[in-house]
Amino acid sequence: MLVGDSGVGKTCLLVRFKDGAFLAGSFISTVGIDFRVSIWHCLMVSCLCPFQIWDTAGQERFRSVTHAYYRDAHALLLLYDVTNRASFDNIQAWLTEIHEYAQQDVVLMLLGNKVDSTQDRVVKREDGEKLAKEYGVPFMETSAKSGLNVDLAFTAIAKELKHRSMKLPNEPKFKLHDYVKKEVRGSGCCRS
Ligand SMILES: Nc1nc2c(ncn2[C@@H]2O[C@H](COP(=O)(O)OP(=O)(O)OP(=O)(O)O)[C@@H](O)[C@H]2O)c(=O)[nH]1
Repeated sequence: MLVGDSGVGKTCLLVRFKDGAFLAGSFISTVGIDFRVSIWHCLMVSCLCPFQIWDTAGQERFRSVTHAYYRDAHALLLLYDVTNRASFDNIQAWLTEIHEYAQQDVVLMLLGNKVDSTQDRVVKREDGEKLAKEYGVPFMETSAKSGLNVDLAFTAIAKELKHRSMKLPNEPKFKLHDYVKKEVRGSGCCRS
């Protein structure tokens, strides 16, 4: 499930991942909850694993709708917008909600989106890293516009969920915190 303030780029991140495209132009806010990707068969984790990816509305007025879905989520991608300080400052409030409504062992990842907007950036990478460290969550910076680290973020989550579900005693433990270090840093150029 994708969560975070309205306008941080949740829908665009999902569309970039699913269709390899960027939704440029006017911003249409998600209403309530959206099944934009119903089933994703992830081949990148060496098996056909079906995943449902849910897009949620960031607007406050839909919060009670999204709360109802938290407890069924196995993983949450929590986004802020690096060009919007308030969206970063609200991360603590989002984490409080997550602790209140989500499963205790939910897989959580913090993403700082829109890193392509270098001129407008107001949240430094170090600020994101510091906050993520404080809460013990893996962290990456992404761009739905350029595609930077988008596949990596979803694959990391898929690998973690697959590892948890298989519970193979002899398989080396998948380390999500280490995997996200594959992240490409910088604004990145557009994916073909
Ligand atoms: N430059 C840039 N703009 C982005 C990026 N991701 C999203 N946007 C823009 O940000 C605006 C909001 O994007 P959405 O994906 O609709 O935001 P959302 O988080 O789904 O918003 P809600 O549905 O209201 O919760 C749109 O105008 C997008 O074009 C990005 O990575 N870079």
